[in-house]
Amino acid sequence: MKHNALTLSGPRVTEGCIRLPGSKSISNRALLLAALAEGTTRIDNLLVSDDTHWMLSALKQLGVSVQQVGQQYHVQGRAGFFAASQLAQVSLFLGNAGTAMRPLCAALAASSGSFELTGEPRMKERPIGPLVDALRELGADIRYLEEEGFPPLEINGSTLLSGQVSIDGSLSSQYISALLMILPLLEGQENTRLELTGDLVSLPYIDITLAMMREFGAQVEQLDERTFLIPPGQRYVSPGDYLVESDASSASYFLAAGAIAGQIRVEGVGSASLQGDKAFADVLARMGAEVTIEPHAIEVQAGPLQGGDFDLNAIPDAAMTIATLALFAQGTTCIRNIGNWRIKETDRLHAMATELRKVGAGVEEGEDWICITPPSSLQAATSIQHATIETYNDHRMAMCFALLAFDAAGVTILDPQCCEKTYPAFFHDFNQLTS
Ligand SMILES: O=C(O)C1=C[C@@H](OP(=O)(O)O)[C@@H](O)[C@H](O)C1
Ligand SMILES: C=C(OP(=O)(O)O)C(=O)O
Repeated sequence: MKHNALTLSGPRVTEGCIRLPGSKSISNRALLLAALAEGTTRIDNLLVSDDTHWMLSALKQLGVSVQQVGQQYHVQGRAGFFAASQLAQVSLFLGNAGTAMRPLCAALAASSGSFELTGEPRMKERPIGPLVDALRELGADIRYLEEEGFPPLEINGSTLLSGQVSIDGSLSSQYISALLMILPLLEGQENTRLELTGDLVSLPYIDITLAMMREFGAQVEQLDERTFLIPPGQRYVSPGDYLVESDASSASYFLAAGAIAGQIRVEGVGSASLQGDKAFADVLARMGAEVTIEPHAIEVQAGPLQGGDFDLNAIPDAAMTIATLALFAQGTTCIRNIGNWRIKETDRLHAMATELRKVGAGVEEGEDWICITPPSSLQAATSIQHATIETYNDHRMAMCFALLAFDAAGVTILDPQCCEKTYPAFFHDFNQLTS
């Protein structure tokens, strides 16, 4: 456990404009699709962070040529799945990047060669069984090396054939995205018919996947929310230049800052964005902030904030920012339908409840919900207390607790560099925009 700490003094105000780094979700999808595609893709605004580092280094180990040319990353596509030497196993370390582990598991199951996929200790506690089960339905040879249902995995790549396949989407949408991305490249005579089972979660991320598959030239038909039809024998084709949108989850910290204490404009994400987390701005508006949404920018101005009751299943990452924003709203804020917070970087429901209590908030926590009441709404004239916040190696815990800099108490954040998972310059940018 690292013990560096960063103290943010308060109270602060914020004013300004920021163009955020690239979306993690789009960056890792763009890298993989570019690697599988015919032709060279020149990617602009690729996120440079731990999660994209693990995808990039894995692709390079798999023989993909990626060159940095100025601000762009040039990925030379393979026009199909990967082909590793049959002589030696390729061992890939993927940190704690769900968006590297799940898609690479699927792509390598259909490639040739033998692979081991592993990661940080927490990655070994994050389930992958539903994806492995679906890939096995298609004929994949995948073995659990430690605990059944979890990484590390041994994958012996083989030709997977198109056909009928179903997948449980009740724990993570990433399994579905991972599977979808390989289906157009399968060989076979019949269309693949993919059925989603279970109570689906994080649905907007599946829309990102579908949109990007189409941007790379694939044909995929969605018959209804749970059924997809994908013709086999397709190729991804590089779109040439690919611009990664700014990260809408990263935007949530700055938009929330504007809602509490000033005025903020974020550029590179807006109503035209592929990312479901743009809907965070709608939650701010419902809580009382003044929000203007343009196709490629969002502006927020502070207003008196009111708590509320929100189902945030569609935006699980940005939902964490609502939990700390609740400290600045009148009354109680409940966030519901977020059960899969428990299987992300840490058990986020438990971590959030524990740390919010340290500043004096009233917190109730259920299996898939959390309700937060700020100290002043619990008892008049009671204020937020300064606390030292444990971040549990979870970048979003570090970033969303930065909002306490808008209270006179300020905050001390342990291990702030865990934000490198998706936003290495976060505290630098936060300090630039606040005073
Ligand atoms: O597909 C993606 O890029 C992601 C999907 C979401 O995960 P779940 O589907 O597991 O909720 C999200 O939390 C994660 O940060 C990125
Ligand atoms: C859940 C997250 O990451 P991952 O892609 O590793 O699932 C996240 O970034 O909040």
